[in-house]
Amino acid sequence: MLSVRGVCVARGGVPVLEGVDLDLEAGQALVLRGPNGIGKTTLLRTLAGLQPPVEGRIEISPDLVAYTGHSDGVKATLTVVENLEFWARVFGQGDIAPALAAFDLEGLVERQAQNLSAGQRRRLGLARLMVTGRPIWMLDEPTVSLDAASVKMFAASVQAHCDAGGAAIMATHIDLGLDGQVLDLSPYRAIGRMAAGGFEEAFE
Ligand SMILES: Nc1ncnc2c1ncn2[C@@H]1O[C@H](COP(=O)(O)OP(=O)(O)OP(=O)(O)O)[C@@H](O)[C@H]1O
Repeated sequence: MLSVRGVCVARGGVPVLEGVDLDLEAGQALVLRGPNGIGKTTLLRTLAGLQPPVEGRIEISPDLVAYTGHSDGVKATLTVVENLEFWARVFGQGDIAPALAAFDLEGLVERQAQNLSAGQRRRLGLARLMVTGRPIWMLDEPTVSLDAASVKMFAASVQAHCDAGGAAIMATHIDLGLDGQVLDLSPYRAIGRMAAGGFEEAFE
């Protein structure tokens, strides 16, 4: 579903990771790990097609990807049900009921998103993934603001998505208890490139 070879990614014109190789197969959940600032968000944004790589090859169809970052695509003045119906229409999907149930949003359907708590709002943002119908979920810190029960709900929905032939790649510092793999990005830190040539030469 996704093949990454020799990829270098940059933020603010500065290379942060280089030589990244990874593969994502159907049914797989891959967790990206590494210390704050290593480049997890930058790599996910690049894989999702939101910014270009500095070098390397990324093989993926952008049409397959549903990405959720720190901003989760929630429309503040729409209700919970209106938000999900909006995204279902955008992605040509029909039934939003499974997404409402998976994230325990059924009691909140008529509440405007701007009146949700932070955790409820995050659950709505994650429920949005389900109504995209897209097979590859790319998730940046998906569990921020979630309590323990909501983390379990999220992990269950990722597992169900992968069991149904989808795949997920996510940056998170917490253990979700998924049957997945963990990729530590520390070995890919772009120190060599910066020490060897400086930032400008890295882009020549
Ligand atoms: N707009 C920017 N201009 C310059 N540098 C930036 C910019 N945005 C982020 N950075 C830097 O790029 C590096 C990678 O940031 P990134 O957000 O990808 O890291 P991360 O691994 O996701 O971090 P965290 O675990 O804290 O979320 C960091 O050192 C960060 O300070």
